[in-house]
Amino acid sequence: MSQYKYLTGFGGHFSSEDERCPNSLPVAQNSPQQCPYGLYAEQLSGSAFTAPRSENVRTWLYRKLPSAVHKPFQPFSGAKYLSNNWGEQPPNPNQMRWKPFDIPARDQKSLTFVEGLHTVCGAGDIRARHGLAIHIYLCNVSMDDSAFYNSDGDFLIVPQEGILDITTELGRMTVAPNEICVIPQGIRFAVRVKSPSRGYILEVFDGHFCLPDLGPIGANGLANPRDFETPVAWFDNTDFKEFRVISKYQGSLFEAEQEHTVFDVVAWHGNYVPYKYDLSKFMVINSVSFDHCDPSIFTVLTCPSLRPGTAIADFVIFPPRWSVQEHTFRPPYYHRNCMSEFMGLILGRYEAKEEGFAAGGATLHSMMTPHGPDAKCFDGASNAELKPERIAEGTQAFMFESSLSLAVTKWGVETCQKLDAQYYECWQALKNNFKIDN
Ligand SMILES: O=C(O)Cc1cc(O)ccc1O
Ligand SMILES: [Fe+2]
Repeated sequence: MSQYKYLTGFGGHFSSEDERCPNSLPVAQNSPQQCPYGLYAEQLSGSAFTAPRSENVRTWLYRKLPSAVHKPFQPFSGAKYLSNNWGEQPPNPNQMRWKPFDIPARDQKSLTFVEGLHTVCGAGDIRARHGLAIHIYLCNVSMDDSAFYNSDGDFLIVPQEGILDITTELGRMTVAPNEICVIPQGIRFAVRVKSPSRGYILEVFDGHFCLPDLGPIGANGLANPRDFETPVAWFDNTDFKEFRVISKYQGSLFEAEQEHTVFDVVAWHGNYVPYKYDLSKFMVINSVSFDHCDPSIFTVLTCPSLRPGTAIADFVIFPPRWSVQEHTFRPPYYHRNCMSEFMGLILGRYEAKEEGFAAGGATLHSMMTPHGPDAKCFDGASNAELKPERIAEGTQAFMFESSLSLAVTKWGVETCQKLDAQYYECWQALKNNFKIDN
């Protein structure tokens, strides 16, 4: 896989030209009467035209043909387990844990990234542009001669197995396990894979992801803006007789034929862009005195709601770090939360669960569903010598935390056959240690 070039920064206004076409970007205006190289100008808006400047995002694309040149969309039935029907199953407040989701063998069932989208849970209403969905992707073949775009929201993609080679309208990027990428609403992309691949997707309908405010932390720390990478302009110069555009629109998939690739953008400028981020670059802040900090200290990206400080969804990681707190039970505390907590594991093991939560699997602790360390973890951490210790070495767990109450799909409960009915047992061995002198 070749090394692609990137522009660095978060939320900036970028300009990029494919190096084969110098001066392809119009100078000092967006819509010249004739664009350089005979290109068409097309604006891609990611916010209302009238959104405040701080939230206003759009990109100007200079391409061989406008996106409007395609045959009519028809229903596409390739992704059987993509869902936005939150009423498929009765509500279930239990702690849930899934064993690693199986990636089908290529000679048994070939699946592209789009065909391999399996929805686990979600909430809200796509048409009202409020809510989210959590999908698992399982794929083993590349999307050749086709591209996908999501009309419904942004995708935050978390690869767990296999490297994704993603071509977007704005250029190309590779995203490996322990890296993530965001493809905002409407941006067309195709995913190529060399090996069986699996990962998690957080889809948000409300708005775009942004960096969390840092408050008293100051001007630096957590995910630093300079570590985000956006592709440089690249166009595919192949002549296509048949190219397929797949659209997710109001939760359903559609396909349209056209005789040209969507990856024909020669130059672009703007602030509505896909980007990737290497999770090992996260600057970790934590307690250096006592007590366990809330996991919001590990927020990489957030999709805010209109309620201050309350996210549609936060993307939180649990990276390798030093643990130094004194006279403290160091693992996560027992808790009940008014938010929903969906967790996945990219690498290694998670500190609060010694067993059972495996890489490529997941857990869901729904609103007010009690959870915390398993019995083994409690005993170990209650009696451990509290010396400075590296924790989570070689590990990366993450959480999608949402203020919405999530419903699990039929695929998540039944079809995937990975729901672990024994999960509740991990707390059953916890003893009542209460002592009172009477
Ligand atoms: O439940 C979990 O494992 C996630 C989590 C971690 C933590 O350190 C504190 C609270 C929390 O919900
Ligand atoms: Fe939790």
